[in-house]
Amino acid sequence: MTTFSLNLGSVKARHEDAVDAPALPRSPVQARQLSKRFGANTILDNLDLEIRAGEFVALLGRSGSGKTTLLRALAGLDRISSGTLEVPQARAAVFQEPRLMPWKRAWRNVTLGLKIDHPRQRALAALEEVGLAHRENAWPATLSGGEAQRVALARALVREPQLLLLDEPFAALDALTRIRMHQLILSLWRQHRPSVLLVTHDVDEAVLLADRVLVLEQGRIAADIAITQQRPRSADAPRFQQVRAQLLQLLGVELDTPASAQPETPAAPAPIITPFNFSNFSI
Ligand SMILES: Nc1ncnc2c1ncn2[C@@H]1O[C@H](COP(=O)(O)OP(=O)(O)OP(=O)(O)O)[C@@H](O)[C@H]1O
Repeated sequence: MTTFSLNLGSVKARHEDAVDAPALPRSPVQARQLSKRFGANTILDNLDLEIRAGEFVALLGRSGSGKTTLLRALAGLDRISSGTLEVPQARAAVFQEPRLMPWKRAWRNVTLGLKIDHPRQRALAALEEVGLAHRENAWPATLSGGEAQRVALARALVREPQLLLLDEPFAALDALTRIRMHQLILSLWRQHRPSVLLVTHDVDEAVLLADRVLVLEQGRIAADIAITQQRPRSADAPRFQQVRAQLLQLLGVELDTPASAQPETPAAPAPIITPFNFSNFSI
């Protein structure tokens, strides 16, 4: 049997016996029949999820559908009620708010809680990756929202995560900063290749960034859409808009058709969209 373990870009193979056929690497994130209940409320209901090594997955869902609950379970912040969950040890999370300690300078926030050699150099290297080496000694209160979020990203990077969990990390940023953060996150992902789970409300963000977009509904993954369009992606591309419209429909958002585009003759009945039909759908 051949087994692989991935450690940030370096794949180590261990051959236990001589077999010619290559084995597929085991997905680092595997949830089977995962349930999470809060009292009598079942939020995640026998959910199955797999995220492959180096895969960028976005998770959409209506408000209250359980996205953060799932992310917190993957982060090890909350216990699951039942089922099985496999996640890499090396994982890190970035949330909507940067959660920096105000009494620690930027670089100390980056290595907070880590017992490593040369913490300052390590922090500086991570800050450099997010373009903030010059702010290593800054107090959090003096950072802009985007800078604070980049420090939070550096704090995640310094942990060399195999799984990077992002819970709406761009939601509180202005539109321009958000675009820059999208570029930054893609470039860091390309360089380090962690598996990523990005929770977002923003359908465009999901389709722009991810390899696969999942929709969470009634405690389960109701749609799983592969996005094969090459990056950088354009939101103007017809295929992008097609997937965007489908995702919005799955999320219960009705798009108004412009009056000029309304057909004069009665339209054919709209196709019934069954979420599971989207499995392996790709643009
Ligand atoms: N610690 C908790 N105790 C009780 N109920 C909780 C707890 N955490 C979350 N919930 C409930 O679980 C449900 C899902 O919450 P969650 O935050 O995961 O949803 P979400 O999809 O991330 O929502 P949003 O998009 O609004 O952030 C909600 O009904 C919420 O009230």
